[in-house]
Amino acid sequence: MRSAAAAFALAWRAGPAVVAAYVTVSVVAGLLPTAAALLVSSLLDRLTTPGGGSLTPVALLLVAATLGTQLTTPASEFLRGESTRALRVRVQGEMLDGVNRLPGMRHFEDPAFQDRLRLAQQAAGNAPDLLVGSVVSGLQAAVLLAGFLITVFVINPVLGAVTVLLAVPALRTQLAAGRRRAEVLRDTMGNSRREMFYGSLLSDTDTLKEVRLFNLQRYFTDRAAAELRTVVRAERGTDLRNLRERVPDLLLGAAVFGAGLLWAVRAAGRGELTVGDLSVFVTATAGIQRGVAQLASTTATAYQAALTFTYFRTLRDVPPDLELAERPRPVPALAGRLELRDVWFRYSPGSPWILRGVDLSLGAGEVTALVGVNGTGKSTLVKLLCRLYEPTRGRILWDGADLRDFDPAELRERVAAVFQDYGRYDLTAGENIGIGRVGDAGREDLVAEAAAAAGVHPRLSRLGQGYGTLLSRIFASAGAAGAAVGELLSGGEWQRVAVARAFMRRDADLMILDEPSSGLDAAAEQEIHDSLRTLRAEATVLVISHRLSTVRDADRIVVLGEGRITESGTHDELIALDGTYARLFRLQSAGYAAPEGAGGTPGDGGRTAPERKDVAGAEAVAEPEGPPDMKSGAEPVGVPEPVTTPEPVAVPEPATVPGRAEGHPHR
Ligand SMILES: Nc1ncnc2c1ncn2[C@@H]1O[C@H](COP(=O)(O)OP(=O)(O)OP(=O)(O)O)[C@@H](O)[C@H]1O
Repeated sequence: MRSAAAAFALAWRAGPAVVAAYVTVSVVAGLLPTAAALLVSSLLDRLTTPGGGSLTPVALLLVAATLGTQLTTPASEFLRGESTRALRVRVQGEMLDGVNRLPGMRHFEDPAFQDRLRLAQQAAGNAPDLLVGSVVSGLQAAVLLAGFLITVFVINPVLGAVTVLLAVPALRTQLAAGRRRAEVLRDTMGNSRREMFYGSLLSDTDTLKEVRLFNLQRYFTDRAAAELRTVVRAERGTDLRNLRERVPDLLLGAAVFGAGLLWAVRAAGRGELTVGDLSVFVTATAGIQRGVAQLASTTATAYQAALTFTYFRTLRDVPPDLELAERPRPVPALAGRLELRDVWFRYSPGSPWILRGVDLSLGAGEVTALVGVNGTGKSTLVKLLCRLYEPTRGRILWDGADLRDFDPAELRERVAAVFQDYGRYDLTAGENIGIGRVGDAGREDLVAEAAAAAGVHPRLSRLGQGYGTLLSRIFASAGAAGAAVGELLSGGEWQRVAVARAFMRRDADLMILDEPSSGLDAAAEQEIHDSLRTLRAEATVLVISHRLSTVRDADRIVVLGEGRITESGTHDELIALDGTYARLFRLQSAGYAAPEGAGGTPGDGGRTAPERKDVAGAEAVAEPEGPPDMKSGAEPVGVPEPVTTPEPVAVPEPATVPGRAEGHPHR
């Protein structure tokens, strides 16, 4: 009921005039059949009764009622379409606002939330329209029923009462059917999502190469089919049950209709009913049957739509995934330090700790390099710095102010980042860069400057339509000659575009480059680092890299291991310390010294051929004792393993941070 009211309120806000007209036309359409039946009855009585009165006015009224019935149907269809269109625009806006309202990432990486989101999206697509449409049709059916019931009551109160009583179980059956259909939708949402996922793998350009190479077409097709079969089985079971439960109602209704008809014919034979009464009675009892069926089915649809609509409504009730300050402080330019104090983090209660008491201080204007083997939590730490997640415990201080006291969007305005899994947008080359600072997205000079700093300007200028070229094979934009336009970049070129996007924020206080080198050759990487310093010398920079040549010149190198900072210092200091960093460094030196044709070096174990060439070729020339690739070289020779995931009980508990109600690790 609340959902129906909410859907109506939504429809009303979307287009009050249309909804009012739709309801009015539907009510009139509901009244017209009764009016027509009564007019036919009156006409018959006048015809069969001597001196029964003038026929023409009644006939004219009957013509008007018939015309009205014919006109209300298309009018009501058009108005329903209009209200649907108005609703669609409104609901889409509310849906996207509901998603954008969540400032972090936690909900979006939770599969249960994803199921809910899909249900909400599905509900947003059709539930409000279904709900409004079925409620209005229900209203029309109720008006029609009321008219016919009154008529039958007048002629035979007993039959009228029996008909009403029979309508009750029929409605109940249909309500149960609607509820079951909504439940099936909810229970099979996971299967539907997986079905779509397996299906998309067969055509997604990111996966297509491997799907073809490994002959995975049948494998994924079978999986998609299995998921769909589960959904279909559940739907069929529900529909069969609904059908079984409906049959007795239908039989009972038909029996009452037959009995009523027999009684009416006999009563007319005895002269107790006029021919007009008989005609209106037959029309009314048949109309009641139709009306009950229509009311029951619209009620079922409305109920089902109302249940799915709750998913859309509850999306707005999802609590924000970040602790939002009531009165956020303005974010000042970073003048002193960005500090992590005893930061603990895990992705969800009960899952392993990723960070276990990280203390780290990034001095304003300094370049800090963060290194560590796979899975130690480097990218996770970046997410915390961008406030995409909140530390489970501990604090991150921006010149002494807790990040939680800031508005996340305002904080992010001061941060530029290239993520490891940066986005490749099916937009133009210019937009792909410009959206780094969306307000300046149309400034061609700034876009070209950022592209030049990232070393991709010459390449983008050479594209068919320069910066206006669509970087997509999924979407095609019609060119001047009507031809589809769309070009693709190489992996390294895409990476430069991502760096250029970050460079659009040339005034950012914090620049984060998470593995900026993975797709770049060594010279390009050096170029980007030089550009970064030229572009914004005073920025605080955090670089994460497995290619240690990138970090050698950093003001400070920090090693993350086992969820904590295990070493910190300059390159020379860490070499002198002779710890993990020094070991890795020596390891790579040995790797570079390995004889050619030895089937790879300890330092290039996991690299693809072109990358191996970069490291072993270009870097080796530039830097004879070239540093190792921590990603690949570290693991085979006793370098700390990626963060293991001990049972929660084995994890030392973090100290309580006074004054903060953070999620408790036990929870
Ligand atoms: N969204 C997530 N939900 C749950 N666990 C996650 C999520 N993202 C990362 N993890 C886990 O957190 C751990 C640290 O991941 P993270 O990406 O931070 O490591 P990393 O040090 O950046 O690794 P790499 O060097 O491979 O990039 C991994 O074990 C990973 O499985």
